[in-house]
Amino acid sequence: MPSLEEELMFPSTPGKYKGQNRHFHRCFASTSTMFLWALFLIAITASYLCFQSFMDNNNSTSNRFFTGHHWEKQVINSAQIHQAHGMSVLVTGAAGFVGSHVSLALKKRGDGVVGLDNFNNYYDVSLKKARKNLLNENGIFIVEGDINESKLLLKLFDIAKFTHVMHLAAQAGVRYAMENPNSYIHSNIAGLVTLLEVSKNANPQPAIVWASSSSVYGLNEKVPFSESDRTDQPASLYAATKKAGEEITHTYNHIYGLSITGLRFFTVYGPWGRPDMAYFSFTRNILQGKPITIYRGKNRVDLARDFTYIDDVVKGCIGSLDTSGKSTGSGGKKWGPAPYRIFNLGNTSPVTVPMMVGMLEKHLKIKAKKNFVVMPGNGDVPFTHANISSARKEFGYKPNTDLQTGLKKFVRWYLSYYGYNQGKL
Ligand SMILES: O=C(O)[C@H]1O[C@H](OP(=O)(O)OP(=O)(O)OC[C@H]2O[C@@H](n3ccc(=O)[nH]c3=O)[C@H](O)[C@@H]2O)[C@H](O)[C@@H](O)[C@@H]1O
Repeated sequence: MPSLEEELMFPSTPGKYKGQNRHFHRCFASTSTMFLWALFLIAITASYLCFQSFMDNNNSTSNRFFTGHHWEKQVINSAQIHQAHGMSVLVTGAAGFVGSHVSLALKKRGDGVVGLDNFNNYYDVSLKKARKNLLNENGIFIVEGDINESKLLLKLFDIAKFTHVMHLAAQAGVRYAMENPNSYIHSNIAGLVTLLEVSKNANPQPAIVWASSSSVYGLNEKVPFSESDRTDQPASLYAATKKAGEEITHTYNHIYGLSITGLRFFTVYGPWGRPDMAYFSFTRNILQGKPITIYRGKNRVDLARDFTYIDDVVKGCIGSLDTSGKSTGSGGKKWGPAPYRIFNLGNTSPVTVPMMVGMLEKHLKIKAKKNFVVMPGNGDVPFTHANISSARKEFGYKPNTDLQTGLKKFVRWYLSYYGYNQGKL
């Protein structure tokens, strides 16, 4: 058996060091002293890091929720329903793009809304904070926390009897999944399960509406995409986690009677949008005079998306909440079948990426510097196109903003938020 020192000195290929054994013994005394010092330093650093993380966890826990009467009052007030037959909704991802818009729309019509968001730094946190401020000004309280924190979720369900959960917290972005795959598992799988576990135990159980994605259609070629089409060829880990979410929610519907509605969003865009998305980052680059990269498919075919304006998606989310039906379980048992639904929320008129850029150029009155490159193998799909007849039939979903109009509104917001010069930062 080699000693610990030997193992550490020759970790990978012992044979490589054969000739150096004598030298090693000569140096052993001084080396072993250095080694012991190194071990000592490592131990000290490790203890310090453990202590720090323990303190961080404790602090974040106490800061975020067990903060007493005032905190509970804020949650209760925010969850309060102010209209007849209204609902009380926990919106996860409330400081996100879709989450902030849906929260405001619900509050406006008198529903109770409590937001939850972990304010992660996937993109500019200051934009999330600005959305939070907007929600606060409108009487919506946002709790800072992660959907993986079951204690926090239990506490929230304990003090506010949510009738619905609008679950929009997720790790978004198709291509980022290659850089940080675990963040998708953390939020889109583990976080989802934590939320479902708490929801199924809540009394009463809430109905759940959550964000799936058009990306579940993966490499399908039949268009437009219908909910009954196959979804077993995801092109990215992101898509795979959304597909997994659809299966996971199905089991909670089947076993515990949770009412579930999955919404397949199609490239949602608009004011207060996500800076990681193409229309947003292109706008920034065009204003800064920087080049933009436009992906192209095989044989120089342009990529196309069924870009869907945020206000239309918000109407779809609210229509889904209104028609979600009740969960049928309690105490971990199901007392009857509960609704399980999946809807496309798209626009039904795909536009190519170069055409989208042309619209931005028009609204910004600046010509873009375009670099066309072959679409890298990074999870992208060549096109998306929604069939929305199910959502139309079920709750009258009817998108009415075309891309030209929607981008005009986005550009107006962008310039008012960042200013012409802010783009140069
Ligand atoms: O519909 C969906 O389900 C998904 O829509 C978007 O994903 P994506 O359609 O890829 O949106 P963008 O990242 O804004 O890309 C739009 C188009 O621009 C293209 N693109 C993107 C980035 C770039 O630098 N160049 C470029 O040509 C992409 O290939 C794509 O065709 C969102 O980012 C996902 O979170 C969402 O789930």
